[in-house]
Amino acid sequence: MEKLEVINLSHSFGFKQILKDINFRLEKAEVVSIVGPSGGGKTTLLHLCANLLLLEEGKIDNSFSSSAFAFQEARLLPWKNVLDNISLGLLAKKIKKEKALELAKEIALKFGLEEEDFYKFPKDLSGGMKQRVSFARALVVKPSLLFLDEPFSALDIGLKKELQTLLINTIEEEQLSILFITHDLMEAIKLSDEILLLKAEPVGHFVKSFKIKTPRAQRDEAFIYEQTARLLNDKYIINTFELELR
Ligand SMILES: Nc1ncnc2c1ncn2[C@@H]1O[C@H](COP(=O)(O)OP(=O)(O)OP(=O)(O)O)[C@@H](O)[C@H]1O
Repeated sequence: MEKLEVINLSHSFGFKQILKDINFRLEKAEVVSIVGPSGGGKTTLLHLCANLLLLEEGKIDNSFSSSAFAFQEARLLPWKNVLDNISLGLLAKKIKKEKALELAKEIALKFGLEEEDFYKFPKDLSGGMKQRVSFARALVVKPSLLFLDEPFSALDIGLKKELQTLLINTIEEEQLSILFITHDLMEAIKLSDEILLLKAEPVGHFVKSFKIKTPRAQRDEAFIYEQTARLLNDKYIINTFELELR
């Protein structure tokens, strides 16, 4: 069974310790969200898990066969058009150009891009279109593990909802697993099997885990509001986000 297991992870930048004694596990077809206030070390932890940052202390056991990323900003290659940006990962996997373009077109349409957008360059795309391309590029390679760093935070509510629904369908249809960083509790409740609360002070550490057993397909607006209200009353959430001060 594919899994990502983090054991006793700690990390410092210079003399400043950012993360301390982090432990968690992400299994196949599961979504684990890491939620916490800005500056708590969420991105650092994601980068360590994704091997984008050198692990200093602890252990990361990642047996997923493949992975992909989507970030807050789309990070497209400015000199490549939409289809070429989407097919990058396929070409890296030695898939023939013709086949790669065919798969790129198929997923671009699924992610709400139109044929007239296919040959546009990133500078001619709106922020929302760029994020559609970013998701298409990440998922076209059918990764078994997806790393998401606040990919919805700059999007309007309509597009956010649309991309989240596409993602939820992919989790169920393709057994996709996701490690998801967000500071948005509603988003975490909508997508996750488990929410890990990361507190920044004095050093980034997990203070609580919330499991959500209700199937994603049954999480309607009422469920999400109700759960958000429940979490906002949780003393660990209040303390971690310093809500009593606002
Ligand atoms: N390369 C780096 N060198 C030194 N310090 C860093 C580096 N990257 C991050 N930090 C520091 O580590 C801390 C945690 O940053 P990180 O980006 O992981 O937090 P975060 O929870 O993801 O915040 P946000 O939600 O604002 O993105 C911050 O104090 C940040 O300044």
